[in-house]
Amino acid sequence: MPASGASQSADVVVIGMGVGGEHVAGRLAEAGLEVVGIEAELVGGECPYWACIPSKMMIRAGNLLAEARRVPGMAGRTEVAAEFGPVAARIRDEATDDWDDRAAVDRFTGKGGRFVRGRARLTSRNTVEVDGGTVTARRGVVLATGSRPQTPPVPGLDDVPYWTNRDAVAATEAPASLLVLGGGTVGVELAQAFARFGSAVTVVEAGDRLLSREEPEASALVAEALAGDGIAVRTGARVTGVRHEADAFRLTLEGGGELSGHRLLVATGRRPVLTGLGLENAGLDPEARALEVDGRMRAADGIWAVGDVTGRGLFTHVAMYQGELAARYILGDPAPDADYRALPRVTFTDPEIGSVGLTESAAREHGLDVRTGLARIPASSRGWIHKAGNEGLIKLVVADDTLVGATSAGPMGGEVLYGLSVAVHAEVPIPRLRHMMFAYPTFHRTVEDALRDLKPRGS
Ligand SMILES: Cc1cc2nc3c(=O)[nH]c(=O)nc-3n(C[C@H](O)[C@H](O)[C@H](O)COP(=O)(O)OP(=O)(O)OC[C@H]3O[C@@H](n4cnc5c(N)ncnc54)[C@H](O)[C@@H]3O)c2cc1C
Ligand SMILES: NC(=O)c1ccc[n+]([C@@H]2O[C@H](COP(=O)([O-])OP(=O)(O)OC[C@H]3O[C@@H](n4cnc5c(N)ncnc54)[C@H](O)[C@@H]3O)[C@@H](O)[C@H]2O)c1
Repeated sequence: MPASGASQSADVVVIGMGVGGEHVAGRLAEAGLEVVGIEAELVGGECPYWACIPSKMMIRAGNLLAEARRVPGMAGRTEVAAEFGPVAARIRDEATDDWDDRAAVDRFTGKGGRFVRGRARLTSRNTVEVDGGTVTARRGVVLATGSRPQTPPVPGLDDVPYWTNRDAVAATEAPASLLVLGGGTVGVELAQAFARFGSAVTVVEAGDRLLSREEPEASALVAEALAGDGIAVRTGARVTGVRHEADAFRLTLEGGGELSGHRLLVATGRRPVLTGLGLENAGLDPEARALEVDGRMRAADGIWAVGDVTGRGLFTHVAMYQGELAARYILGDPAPDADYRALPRVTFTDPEIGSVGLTESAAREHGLDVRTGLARIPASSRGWIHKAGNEGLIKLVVADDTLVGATSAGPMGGEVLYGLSVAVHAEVPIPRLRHMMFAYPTFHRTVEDALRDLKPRGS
């Protein structure tokens, strides 16, 4: 690595080495290009250190406790004594290496990449300033700066030591009580995980339901599941003020009433990171909500963007998919344009909420002539056998006799989603799906019941 202040050049400069940037940079370096990868914090970004992986470790542990609590009445007796220590240790030692990215940096440099730690900024379309030096990009620059938590303008919030996802996954113990502001993906996943370790959790959601981007039937299922874990859910709740006193957070609600908790997790959405990047020096709009890209991930001539910064989905699999496409275009290896029709999403609550493509209401907003079919997991043979913890459903959204969207909620709902994702992606006609065999007795066999429930055309 050149010394601070030095000038250097490379084929490609990647700004932001989260999952998206790391993927492009690694692929290009492996292909023999000279690549400079620049990261202000940790190579790997949010997902391995503060998001997907540690949160899923907490969820896995919480689900083990929930399964153990389901033993009575099904298989004998259990005594469950939840301990958060092993989860915190696993996150520190196995997931994050105590928030040390040496292995990730070595992985990149091992592929031939040059790594610079620092906060980069474009000074023109092909020059990047970092750590007092300049890097000139011969082929192009990839922007992969991710997203950061978006906090709502609630009076007092800026003055209190609230948690974001970063503090939540780095916790060494489950708080006695936890207020969660926001009932989206982050809110419901972490609320359930902490509740299973004994925290008294309240979720405060401004909208009229949890997981508002999912089907209403899925929102209802999650609300019931959280209630089953003893979580208080307040939907349609507006917080008008926050205070922190005597080691407790207090939220004032519109219309009266107050909620208090030892910790406050703010999970009210994320925003692409565009400020301070010098976008104006490259002819791009620094005030935009997200970086607009074409199907080949180009934001401008010689500038590509991938991951959360593009505002498309905010998922690791989207960042990697876009990263792969950007790498192929940069390498001159033709690939189809990005296709988001079959974008899959999984909220890792218990039951898991998997979904792909359009929801019923989104399909109607697109002007499609929509038919739906719905079947419940407990009514299926496998659901009935499974018994405790069998809540779930399959919902199909069909237009023009093709599946355009689906929800698979239930035990392993995210895994069951796979077949439905293939059907949306490959535009499998409904008569062909109906002619398929579904193994007995599986959870995915409920897809057949949902196909049977599809309303006839024009009804
Ligand atoms: C709690 C939580 C759980 C999640 N769970 C899942 C999940 O289960 N599955 C899933 O698919 N997604 C999940 N996500 C979303 C996932 O984490 C993101 O979609 C993913 O991390 C996006 O990757 P990225 O590379 O675009 O951005 P990031 O991971 O945010 O990486 C961007 C990087 O750019 C760096 N950077 C920014 N500006 C500069 C600069 N000027 N110079 C140098 N470096 C810079 C940052 O330091 C950062 O490391 C979760 C998110 C959260 C918050
Ligand atoms: N399993 C996964 O794949 C996974 C897990 C976590 C996060 N993510 C990604 O991270 C993104 C961000 O997650 P998130 O949960 O922070 O955002 P989100 O957009 O999913 O949900 C935010 C919620 O906060 C609510 N809200 C906003 N302002 C509020 C206020 N003042 N008071 C009360 N509620 C308020 C919104 O109505 C919304 O329901 C997700 O969109 C997702 O793409 C993915």
